[in-house]
Parts: sequence; C-alpha cells; structure tokens
Amino acid sequence: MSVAVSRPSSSISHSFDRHLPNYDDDPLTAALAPPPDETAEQRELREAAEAEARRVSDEIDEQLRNERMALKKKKAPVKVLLLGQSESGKSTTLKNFQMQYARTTWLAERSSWRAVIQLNLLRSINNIIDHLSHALSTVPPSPTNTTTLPNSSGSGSSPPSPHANHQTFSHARPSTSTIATTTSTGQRSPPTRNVDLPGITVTAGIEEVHHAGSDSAGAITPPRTSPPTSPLLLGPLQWTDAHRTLKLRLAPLKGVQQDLEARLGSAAEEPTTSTSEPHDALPMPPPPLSSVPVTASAAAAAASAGASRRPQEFYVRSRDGWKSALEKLKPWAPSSSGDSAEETLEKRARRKEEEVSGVLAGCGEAMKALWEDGVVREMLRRKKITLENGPGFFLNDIERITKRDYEPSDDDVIRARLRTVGVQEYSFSIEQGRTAGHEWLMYDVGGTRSSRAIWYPYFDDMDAIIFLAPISCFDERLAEDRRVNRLEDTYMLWKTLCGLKLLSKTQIILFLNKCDLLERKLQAGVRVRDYVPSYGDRENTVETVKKYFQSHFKEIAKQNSPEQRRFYVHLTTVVDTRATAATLRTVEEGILRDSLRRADLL
Ligand SMILES: Nc1nc2c(ncn2[C@@H]2O[C@H](COP(=O)(O)OP(=O)(O)OP(=O)(O)O)[C@@H](O)[C@H]2O)c(=O)[nH]1
Ligand SMILES: [Mg+2]
Repeated sequence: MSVAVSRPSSSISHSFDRHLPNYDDDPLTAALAPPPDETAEQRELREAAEAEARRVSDEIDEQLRNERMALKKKKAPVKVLLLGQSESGKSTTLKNFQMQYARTTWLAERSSWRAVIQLNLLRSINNIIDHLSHALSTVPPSPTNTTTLPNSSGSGSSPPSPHANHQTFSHARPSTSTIATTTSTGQRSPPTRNVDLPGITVTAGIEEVHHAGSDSAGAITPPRTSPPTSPLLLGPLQWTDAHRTLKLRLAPLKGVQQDLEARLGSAAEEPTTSTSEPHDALPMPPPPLSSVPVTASAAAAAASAGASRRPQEFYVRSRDGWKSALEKLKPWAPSSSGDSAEETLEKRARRKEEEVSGVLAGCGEAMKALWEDGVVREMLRRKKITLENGPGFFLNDIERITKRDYEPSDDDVIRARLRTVGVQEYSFSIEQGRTAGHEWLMYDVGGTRSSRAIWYPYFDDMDAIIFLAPISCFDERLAEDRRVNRLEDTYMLWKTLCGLKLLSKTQIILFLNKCDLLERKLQAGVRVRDYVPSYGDRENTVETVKKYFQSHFKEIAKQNSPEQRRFYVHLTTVVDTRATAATLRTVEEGILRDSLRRADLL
C-alpha cells in the first residue's frame, strides 16, 4: 500500500524524518499522518493538539524523573549532624541512638569500652592522689601514727607493683571517728565510718563534716550554702600516716593511666587552656560549601587549614573517631594459627590488658578507701573540687570496675568519657518500629574551639542537625579557654548556626542538655543571676531557669535565622537512657518525616 505522507511540521516529526528516511510503507506512520486533503484550519488544530500532547508527555517525563530521584532520596540514608561545644553530650547522644537502634553493634562494641572506663576511673583517682600528695607535702609525718601497707590478697589479685608490695610500716591504732560523707547525688551517708583495709587503718581524726552544698556547686562556683557548723572544719585537715600509705599503695596507678592514654591516643587527652585560642565560637570562614562533598579528604583539608593553631587537635580521621580508638582496645580474639609475629603482638596486648586489670584489682580496696575517706573528701570540698559532676565519674563504682572480670554495663558505656577527635561517622539501620528499615548516617564531631573548623564541610547535605546545649554550664568556663563562659560560648555557636544561610532549610533540633546537673546546682544554692545578669530577679527554681534558657535560645533563633524556621527543643539528660529513648523516638520520627517530605518536594 502506498500512502502519501505530508512532512510533519513538529520537531518530533523532523527527528523521525532524520532517522527513518522512508515511511511510505510504514502503516503506523501512515495512520498517524495527516489526511492529504487537510485544510489550513485543520492543520492548525492538529498542530495545537500535537503540541499539547508533547507538553503532557514532557510533564510525565519530568514527573517520572522526580519520582525516581525521590525514591533514590528515600532510599538514601537520613543524615544527621551532632553539634555543640566540647562535653555538651554529642557522643553520649550518639551512643543513645546506637543503643536504641543498633543493638547488635552496641552489644558487640560494649566490652571495648572497658579500657576507657578504667581510664576514667584512674584519672579521678590520680587526680585525688595529686591533691593528697600536695597536702601531705605540707605536713610533717607523725612519729606515732604508723600504718602497714595493705597486702594484695584482699581482692584476690596480683600485686600492683613490686616495690609497692610487701613493705611494712609500723601500725596506726585505729581511733573511732565519726565521719559524714557526701555521695555523688549530694546525700550524706550515715556518719559511722572508720576506713579499714586489710592491713591498713585510716584514721580520719575529725568528728563530723558538714558540707551540704559541697559536692554540687560546680567547678568554679563558690559554695553559697550556710557555713559549716562545726569549728573542727575550720581547722587543719588531720592527715595521718595512713594517708601516706594510701598514696604509696596507689602510686602504680599513674603508670597504668599513662599506659592506657598511650593506647587510646589523642582522644584520651582533654583540652587544656590556651589563651591564644580564637575568640569566635565557630572560627574558620566557611569554604565554598556547594562544591565540597562530605569526604574524608574535605574534612582533612579543612582540618589542616586550621592545623597551624593547635596541630595536635587535628588528628582527623573521618569515618572513625572514637570507634577506631576502641578498635585498638578491642579484646584480642584468640588466634588459631601458630606463633606468628602477629600473635606475639596479640599475646603482648592481651598480657597488657591483664596487667592493667591485675593492678586495678590489687588496688581496688585502697582506691575505695581513698575515695571514701572523710579527710580526703573534706580536702576536696575545701578545694571546691566536685568530681561527681565531671565527665567520666566512676568513683562510686570502684568495687565493680576493679574486678578482674569486669564487663561494662549499658549505663557505664553511656557515662564513659572519651573526647571525639575529628569526625566520626556512624551508620545504622532502624531495626524495629514504624520507621524500621531506614538507614541513618550520624556524624559526631569534636566540640573544642579548635576542632570546629572541620564542621563546615558537613553542613551541606544534612537532613537535620541536633545541637547540644548544656544548660548546667552557666557558671563554668571552657577547658580550652578559661576566659570564656561555657553558656556564652554555646549562645554564640547557636547564633552562628541559626544565621547560616546554608542551613536555612535544615531542621535544627535543640537539646537543652544536662538538666540533672542543672537541678543539682540549683539545689546546692548556685544562683543563675550571679552568672547571667539578664536573668534578673526571676525565681531560682529549676522550672523557671529551664523556661528562661529555652526562651532565650528561641529568641536567638528567631532573630538570626535568615528564614523563619520551626523551633524544635527538648530538655534532656542524655545520661538518662530511658528518658532519652522517648526523646529520640520523637526526634527520629520527626527527622524522617521531614526528610521524606522534602524528598517528595524534589
Ligand atoms: N550528668 C550528666 N552528664 C552528661 C550529660 N550528657 C553528657 N554527660 C557526660 O558529659 C561527658 C561529656 O559528654 P560527651 O558526650 O563525651 O561530650 P561531647 O559533646 O561528645 O564532647 P567532645 O567529644 O569533646 O566534643 C560524658 O562523660 C557524659 O557522660 C547529662 O545530661 N548529664
Ligand atoms: Mg564527643
């Protein structure tokens, strides 16, 4: 059949023309071809119909393309960045996520935290010993007060050090003294203690200790509670030879701390004050973000740009952070092969671990005696040292942690302190619940001032930011720069983040954290208005203070955001895993909903 085909006028038809030079015998082309006697009016109508068909077709193509992208986005992991100053609780929040949503990995990693927890405990003990040594150096040893060193059989463990064992000092007669101690929660224990160890008796030598506000006023807060009622408190501390013995007995712990620190690397170091630190809360100028992908090299580049300030801080290893530090400390799996060099290393490492556990087990009772000693507590109180409120506080768990077969609990891991160095990426898949199956990528960053330069490359492409603001810190100063108030620094950071145009469409969720410590401080009588003048004459109650801080953060966000954004806020105590689980469920669903909604809008 031969059909005459008039040349179609549309571009589609032209392209047909090019690729299929001869249609004469094609029935489909014949069917679609305009009638040979088409009038000008008909032709106009036909062409309009063709144009409309093309438009609809293009629209469908576009829609399909968008749906494909949205689907891809939906399948892509939800990305969340944790931000906030150092010790604000970022890693602790990440741990809560991991514990709740990636239980299998959590359980697999849990025992790796043992060394970190041991180190946390050793830091506290050695800190006390430093103060004790200083105090003892100022008093001459008593000729009558003598003590024997504890032997190592008490806890069934090996001697901590050859020179600390088997030494005998003449014995101190225990006297009956009555000591009230303060627990980590601020409660007083019954006033009944003499400190007795196998082979050692610590005589406290004071009758009563009153320190209602002693343990919770915070590191730089002068206690504002009523003065002690007992005049004995005002006198010199009654040091005895038992304290000297304790000091000697615990001397090997310094070396063990150094050993663990060496194994953990720079994450185990806490920042020290540097007055040359930059004053701005978020120091580095942002690089051209749109062109910077979230990669290890981008982070490393940004890091090295800031490295001139404090090189040791920029030990950036994107995608690992504390995870790799823990990796180093993972219990060594038994090797099935022969006596290879690797196995020798393994054996050595395992032996080291056993040595650490052995020393701790040997010193457990002496450590407990030191921490529970009334004179030592009184010394700490007078020096306004509140270890209970600090990071990695495990002094109330000495007995458990110094056991040779100690295994960290969930709670121990949550409370363990290991500074984040660089950026740690953590991925997990929600295991159950309404959002099961979704992949998440969480980024945890180091929060010290000099670490913040490496945050920028991560701002791009985040579904949400969780910003941790520790509201108990209103009376504290930054460890890395003692001139800067911690709350002030957090305000500055919050303001900067809210003001960034790049983040104007990113959901920012604010965690007003460390509410438990805030409560403790207020109960101890610390007044917010003494540190935050704008607080004025408001009541110094927990609820009023929380409300005040909340509205202040809200106001900063409102005034500085380039576009209006919803204010998401949660009052948290992220070491409280139960309460945090409920918060995280809300946060997780909210972030996911927002991420999917944005995907649909693409
Ligand atoms: N009491 C109490 N302690 C908390 C809370 N949140 C965190 N901590 C403790 O504070 C310490 C510091 O918390 P991290 O989560 O390590 O802080 P970070 O923000 O990751 O700090 P960097 O890694 O230095 O940036 C840890 O020992 C936590 O256990 C809280 O709400 N209450
Ligand atoms: Mg951290």
